[in-house]
Amino acid sequence: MDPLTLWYVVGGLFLAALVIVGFVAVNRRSAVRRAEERRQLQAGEAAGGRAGDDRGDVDVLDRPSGPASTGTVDDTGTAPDVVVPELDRPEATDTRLARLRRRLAGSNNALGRGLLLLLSRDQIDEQTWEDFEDTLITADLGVGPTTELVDTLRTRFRVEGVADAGRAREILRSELLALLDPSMDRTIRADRTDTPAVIMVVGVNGTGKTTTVGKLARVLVAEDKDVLLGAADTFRAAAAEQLQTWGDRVGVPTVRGAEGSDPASVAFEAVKAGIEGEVDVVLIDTAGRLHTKTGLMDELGKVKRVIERQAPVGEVLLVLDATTGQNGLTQARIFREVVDVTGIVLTKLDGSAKGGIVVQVQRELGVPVKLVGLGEGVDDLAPFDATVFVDALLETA
Ligand SMILES: Nc1nc2c(ncn2[C@@H]2O[C@H](COP(=O)(O)OP(=O)(O)OP(=O)(O)O)[C@@H](O)[C@H]2O)c(=O)[nH]1
Repeated sequence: MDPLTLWYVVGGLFLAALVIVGFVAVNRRSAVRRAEERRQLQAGEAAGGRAGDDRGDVDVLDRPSGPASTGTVDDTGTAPDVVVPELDRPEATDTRLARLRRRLAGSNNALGRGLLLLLSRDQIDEQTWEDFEDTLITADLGVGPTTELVDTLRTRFRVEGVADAGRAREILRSELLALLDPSMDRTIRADRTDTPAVIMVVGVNGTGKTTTVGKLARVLVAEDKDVLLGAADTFRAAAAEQLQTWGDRVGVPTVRGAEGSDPASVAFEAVKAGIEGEVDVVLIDTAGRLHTKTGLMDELGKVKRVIERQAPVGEVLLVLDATTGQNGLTQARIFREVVDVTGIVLTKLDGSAKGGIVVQVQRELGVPVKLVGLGEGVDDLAPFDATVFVDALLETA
């Protein structure tokens, strides 16, 4: 090789070595920087989680407590394994509603069967009307609304000379809709004003309050709202834990108190944290209580009064288990007296043949059913829509 070529080769190799060394150095620096950023973020989260330490027995968790991370930067500059909590993405409103509509239609409930009975007969005789009445009562429509519906239908069928199933279906649809009163305002008051919107969730034991708060938080997060949870169920040991888990999954903080602590104080702290954090909505879960226990009902009134020292409670949602039928109605009357219920959440409608309770509750209390629980899945909560409900029943029929 002549000396000139040799110089070219050596020079080329030297340049290539320079490029490789530069590339490695830049990569190494950015790995260190990324690891440092992650370390600072984790330190911030840990500090946030301790923010409530000086608030007596109330713990304010500014950040969800996802899996702990142990990452530090090692001396090679390599980023350590960092476990970053992965947040759920709540189901979008339109797909959730379409899915739940199908579930409502698919549930083989007694009301649907009753309608089928009426629509499938060529000749509607006395026995048909009696069977129809029985199925409506079994579906918890209540004696009053059942008699009213049957009387109206009988008259209209006779006067209008209904001869085909299609027309019968139309009349049924309009009368069922009238029973459900589609004009009722069913919006959930979740819009922030000067203070966060405050929603309290109440009801007897095991109706699905905590689950509903968790599901509702997901609905609100899907609507881009900033949400904070208050675990004012200090009676059941696992309730606060359960609620916090719901919150953690969608990055929503939870304010909780020690077991057995004053629920009003936890609710107060939650709303205070919501005001300070300028969130949109504070959702307060309360302990299940029998409507017959006066002391516990008084306590619920106190929780609401204490919250209202800081912000109005715009919504009090009473959770009723659809499978408990008439008993739900008795509960509803008493809860309404104590806390001025603004909306009903009817849970477990998926496994229930008692959809008729919707009519009774609304009629007796003048309070709209606003939400329905249609399963144990995390996104199985839907706004109640009278038209969708009736169409789902008629689809089964
Ligand atoms: N199938 C079905 N199950 C539900 C629904 N909503 C709640 N549940 C179930 O009902 C059970 C009780 O729910 P919780 O949310 O713990 O009830 P709670 O009212 O908070 O209970 P307490 O705090 O003891 O009063 C749980 O197993 C829930 O999964 C629903 O819409 N459908």
